[in-house]
Amino acid sequence: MNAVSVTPTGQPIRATIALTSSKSESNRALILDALTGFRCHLHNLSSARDTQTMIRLLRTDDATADVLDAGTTMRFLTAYFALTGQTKTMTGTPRMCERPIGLLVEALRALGADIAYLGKDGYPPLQTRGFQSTGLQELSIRGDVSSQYISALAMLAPYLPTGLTLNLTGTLGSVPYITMTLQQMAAFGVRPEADWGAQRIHIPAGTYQPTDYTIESDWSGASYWFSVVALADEADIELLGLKDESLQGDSAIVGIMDQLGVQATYTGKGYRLTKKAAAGQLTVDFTNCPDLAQTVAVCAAIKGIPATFTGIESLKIKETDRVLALQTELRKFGADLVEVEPNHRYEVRAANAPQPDAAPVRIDTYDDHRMAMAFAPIAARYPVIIEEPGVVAKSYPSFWEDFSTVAGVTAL
Ligand SMILES: O=C(O)C1=C[C@@H](OP(=O)(O)O)[C@@H](O)[C@H](O)C1
Ligand SMILES: C=C(OP(=O)(O)O)C(=O)O
Repeated sequence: MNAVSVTPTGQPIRATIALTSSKSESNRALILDALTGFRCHLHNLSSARDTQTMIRLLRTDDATADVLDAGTTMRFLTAYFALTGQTKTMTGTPRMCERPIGLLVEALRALGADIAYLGKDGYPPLQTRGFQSTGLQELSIRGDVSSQYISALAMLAPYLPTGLTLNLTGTLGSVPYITMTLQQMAAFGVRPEADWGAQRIHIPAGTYQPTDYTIESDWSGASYWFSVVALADEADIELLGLKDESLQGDSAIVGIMDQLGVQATYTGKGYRLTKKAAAGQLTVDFTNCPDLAQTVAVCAAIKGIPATFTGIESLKIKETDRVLALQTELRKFGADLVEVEPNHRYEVRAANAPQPDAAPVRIDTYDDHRMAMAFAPIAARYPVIIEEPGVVAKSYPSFWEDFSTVAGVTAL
């Protein structure tokens, strides 16, 4: 499928969506399970390609692990293979080979891992070639590039001879993903101690216990449904499988979308989304929920609500340069994401209303699932065409099937 046309149905939107589960929680649970010798019972693992890839790569003896475009799979498996002394070539898509991994490799080498870069230093592809502990007990690592390096080290740390103390430097980003890691480790029987004021995490030596563990629905995937409700004239959507107390930082979408006109009510089975009055403007710091930025940027621009964003620096090293991709695609609507303070503060400028006889805007997706899913909710108001819609498989393979319950979805 090269593109899909998504169009409003002209009817009030009513839907019940069974979301897939979180690929972040799934990929952590899979590493923890692997460290028990695959003795856990994991329930509701994500259908996301990133998770299915992790499952496959943990189970195969192949010498090469191709993670495709999955960041957590690359970072978590590199630490896993390196510190369990396995020889593996780690590679991925051309974009994955542009996403930095040097800070993690440096830390793993300091602990005793033998790792060779096979291309450019600091980036995949690389090869893990064995492990001999250096006995290092404490390590400093920057916390302002990707939290995935810290999660990867933390999950493996109990298996080091004396555990590990991590000193995190710089302004921390994506912290809820680190606390998710620590909470899941605790659920599997190893209790890390975090002192967030001192930016220090101590992980004792220990072993994970065979555990029965159920993964929650995905809040990042939920965000697109909030945007549908914010943009629709009339909508009532129930999202199944979300918890009121989540491990996922992207549950912050509830508070953000409250200002964009979405009332979210916990039902015991998930969340019911209905419409309420929106605020006149919006200010959001995405440092702890970077994956929500595209959803919120598109929604605010199309609703014509001026917004100020901070904390989106890490978007430049994700599936694509998401800042640039957003700017390019928002401009097609007369909207923009303007950098008003270099690399720090951005303003979302509102879209123009489309001319009645204008052809639908074509959205390029840049091999980025979140570009496709962030722009699709515009179809609650007017038609758009999404190029390469298959990109959604990375985190939410049934997205278009689910979306066809709220909009017309036609393959072009
Ligand atoms: O640990 C995780 O599961 C993730 C951490 C975040 O990445 P960064 O820590 O690189 O911001 C997030 O963007 C990504 O989708 C998933
Ligand atoms: C950034 C993302 O994933 P990853 O870094 O795991 O590839 C994402 O899912 O938006």
